[in-house]
Amino acid sequence: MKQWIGKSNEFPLRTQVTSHFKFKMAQTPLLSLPEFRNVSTGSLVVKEALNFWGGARVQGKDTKNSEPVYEPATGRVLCDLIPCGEEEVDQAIKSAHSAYLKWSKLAGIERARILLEAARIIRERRDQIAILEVINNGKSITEAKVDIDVAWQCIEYYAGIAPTLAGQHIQLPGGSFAYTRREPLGVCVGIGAWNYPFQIAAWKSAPALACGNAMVFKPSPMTPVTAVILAEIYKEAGVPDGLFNVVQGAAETGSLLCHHPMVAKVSFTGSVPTGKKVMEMSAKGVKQVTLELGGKSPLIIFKDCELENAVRGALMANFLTQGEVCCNGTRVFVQRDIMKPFVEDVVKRTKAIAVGDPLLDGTRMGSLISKPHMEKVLGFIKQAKEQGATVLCGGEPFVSSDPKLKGGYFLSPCVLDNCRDDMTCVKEEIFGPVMSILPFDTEEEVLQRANNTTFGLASGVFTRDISRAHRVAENLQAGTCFINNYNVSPVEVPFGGYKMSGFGRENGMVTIEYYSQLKTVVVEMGDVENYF
Ligand SMILES: NC(=O)C1=CN([C@@H]2O[C@H](COP(=O)(O)OP(=O)(O)OC[C@H]3O[C@@H](n4cnc5c(N)ncnc54)[C@H](O)[C@@H]3O)[C@@H](O)[C@H]2O)C=CC1
Ligand SMILES: C[N+](C)(C)CCCC(=O)O
Repeated sequence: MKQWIGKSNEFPLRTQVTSHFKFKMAQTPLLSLPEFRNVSTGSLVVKEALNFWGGARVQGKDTKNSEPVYEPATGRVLCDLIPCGEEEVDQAIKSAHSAYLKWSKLAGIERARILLEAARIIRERRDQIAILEVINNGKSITEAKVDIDVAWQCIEYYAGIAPTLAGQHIQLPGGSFAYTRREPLGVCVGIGAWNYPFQIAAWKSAPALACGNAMVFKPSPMTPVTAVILAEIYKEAGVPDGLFNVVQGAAETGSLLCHHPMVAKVSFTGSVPTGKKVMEMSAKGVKQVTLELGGKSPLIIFKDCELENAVRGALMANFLTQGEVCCNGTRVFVQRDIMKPFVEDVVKRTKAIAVGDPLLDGTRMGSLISKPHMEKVLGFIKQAKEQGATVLCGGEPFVSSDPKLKGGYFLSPCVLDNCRDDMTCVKEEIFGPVMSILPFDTEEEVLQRANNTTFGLASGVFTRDISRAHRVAENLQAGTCFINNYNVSPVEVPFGGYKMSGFGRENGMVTIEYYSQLKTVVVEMGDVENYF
């Protein structure tokens, strides 16, 4: 199957509209998901336009600057990325602004109804979207299905919050009073990374739209394919044309978005250096910013832990999405007394991870995002060895016996022992399947070492001692601490960083604060007191 095929009218619309709601509902499904019965790794070519504004896909104009996008599992060209220039970015933002003027006037319950419909459609088409995500990103289908589930859950969650958004009433002397209105910000920009392409688009758009904003989203140029599917689903669910738009491109397009005067807020996921630039650019226009940046998170395993769960937790902390996860617990501190059994079990289980064709159900680890990224990860492993670390397993290019995967960017998951805090592999974010194991003796010592980093995205602790668990959680300088688990992130709980891992939060109730503003209305019931 080499072409996109439009879908038949398989999913009837269920959204009921109230009399207040005047937008035209889409009558035909717009989702151009391919027929997936025969799709296998190495067989899809995406030819459709990948931008979306004004309620439709828009073909990029600047074809002379187009770049190939690769299918990571095969190294084959999947599609062309045509970056949006100034005029196109401007069109997308203006389209968002006109939709914002209508959408922001709806009651929360009306927005909720449409968002719930979007969540329902995603749930229904989860498997197809997941396949597309796998083909573009390289992660295993098992994980991609979870990612898409998290995406619709996020939209469902914020749909639930939309009708509850409200201000406060404050009594003042003499019968006067004030009230606050929780209002949207306007046009918000989302800039995404390549590791969770669809999920990041949902994490940013769901709270934005629930609060009454519009969004222009720019996916990573390496994973341009699924954000536009989300745009089509929102449209099909009934949002006004222009409410959620997608512009493709890299740094230049991203910078046009950050500088645009009609943009009120930028929510960014990616690396620290780019995050700083986004903040600088946004500062020029006094735009609000949420930064979800990288990490080098500690996972602390005490000798009184339930060992098997701690080992499972360490694998979850390191090997999801080929290790390309910002909150991964890549510094695994193990209390010296249990080092031997821990290492034995971790290595045994790591060796058993099935690497290969990411679309096969039995595969647990797919391919890294790109060849240069794979080489960068291999460079970290080489340097670790030079600095004295021991490779206990993996850390080499994985060559599949399947000929179609020969050009893929596979790496066997790697466990490094004999690590020290001053090694590069322990200090820097590798963003690959590489776990560094570090021994420790006391709680005090490990806390000091765990916090000795400029990052602060996440952390974890395994122990059966309840007091210790909460004491360690209190003292770790990170936006999240997992106790006796790792990398679970239900949409109901806030996610975000301390220190150089960023600020602002995604998910949870608190994110409403980052996509809305309070207006105070002061009402005088008496005479004006005049000083003049
Ligand atoms: N926190 C996280 O989840 C992620 C962290 N990273 C880290 O970043 C490293 C590099 O990955 P990249 O994809 O190159 O990350 P990046 O930070 O360069 O890119 C992230 C997003 O920002 C956009 N962008 C780049 N330059 C920009 C600019 N000047 N203005 C506005 N937008 C801009 C990119 O096109 C992309 O959409 C990874 O190796 C990893 O360490 C990468 C992906 C996700
Ligand atoms: C889904 N989760 C928690 C494993 C990772 C999400 C953060 C990221 O974008 O890397």
